Amino acid sequence: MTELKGGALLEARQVVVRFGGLEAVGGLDMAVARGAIHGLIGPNGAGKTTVLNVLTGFIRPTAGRLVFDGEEIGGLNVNGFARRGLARTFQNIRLFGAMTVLESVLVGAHQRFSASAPALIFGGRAARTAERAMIARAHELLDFVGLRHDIADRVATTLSYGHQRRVEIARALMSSPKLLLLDEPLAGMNAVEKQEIAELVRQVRAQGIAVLLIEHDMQIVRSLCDHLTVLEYGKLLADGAPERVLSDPAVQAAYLGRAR
Ligand SMILES: Nc1ncnc2c1ncn2[C@@H]1O[C@H](COP(=O)(O)OP(=O)(O)OP(=O)(O)O)[C@@H](O)[C@H]1O
Repeated sequence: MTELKGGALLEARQVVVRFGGLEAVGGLDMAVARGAIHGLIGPNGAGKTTVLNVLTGFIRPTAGRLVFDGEEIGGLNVNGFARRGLARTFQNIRLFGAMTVLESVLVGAHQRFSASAPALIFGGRAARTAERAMIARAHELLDFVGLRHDIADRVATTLSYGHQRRVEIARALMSSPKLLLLDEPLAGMNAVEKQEIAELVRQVRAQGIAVLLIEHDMQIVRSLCDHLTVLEYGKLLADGAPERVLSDPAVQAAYLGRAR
């Protein structure tokens, strides 16, 4: 593993994931630096989504350790990961059918800061003040991800695909994460939308939030990422600065004949 400039925010050590007889991740060491945009790349089936699932607590690894912000987090459940400051989006957008855009974003806050049950039941002034602050924050985030306020009351699943992605990113940001993990955020987008989302990711980094993203478009990866980790067959193939990694003959060979 190469030395990280900003110091490691998240470290995975010797992570193994087995699905029955298949070893999807085989002894992976990787680290995400504070404040960095980190690309996780590799051919189809290399284990990228599995790694992202491990790093967000959705899959418990068969073996290995996870250290986030100096703390061992491997034993926590998904909510524990969210409370520590890890938030994610999914390869296939997951917005709930009947929820409005605003409600969908607010879900992100509840994943991390659930108000105490008595406060919610008795609806105290503190709970109402907290709720108003959350709604104001959700509107701010809709603005931040480039969505107009007048769509806040629309049912989220009726929006265009690109806009639904932005809602998902706003929802993840609503939990005030230290690390945002995006599984193929540019999938299914045209060139203009890709550039817009790439710019949004840069703005997220500018807020001091590190980003780990899975992406297949090498032009975008090259221009967007500060650091790359390449997987092949669940193992680390290369790791380091994008220019160096992408010119590595082993990385080029891994992609040859397997382009999407
Ligand atoms: N829940 C599961 N049960 C069994 N096998 C799985 C499961 N999830 C993933 N796999 C297998 O693990 C391997 C890694 O899959 P993964 O989805 O992590 O790869 P990926 O690099 O994200 O691929 P892609 O680029 O196609 O999304 C594949 O062989 C896949 O079939």
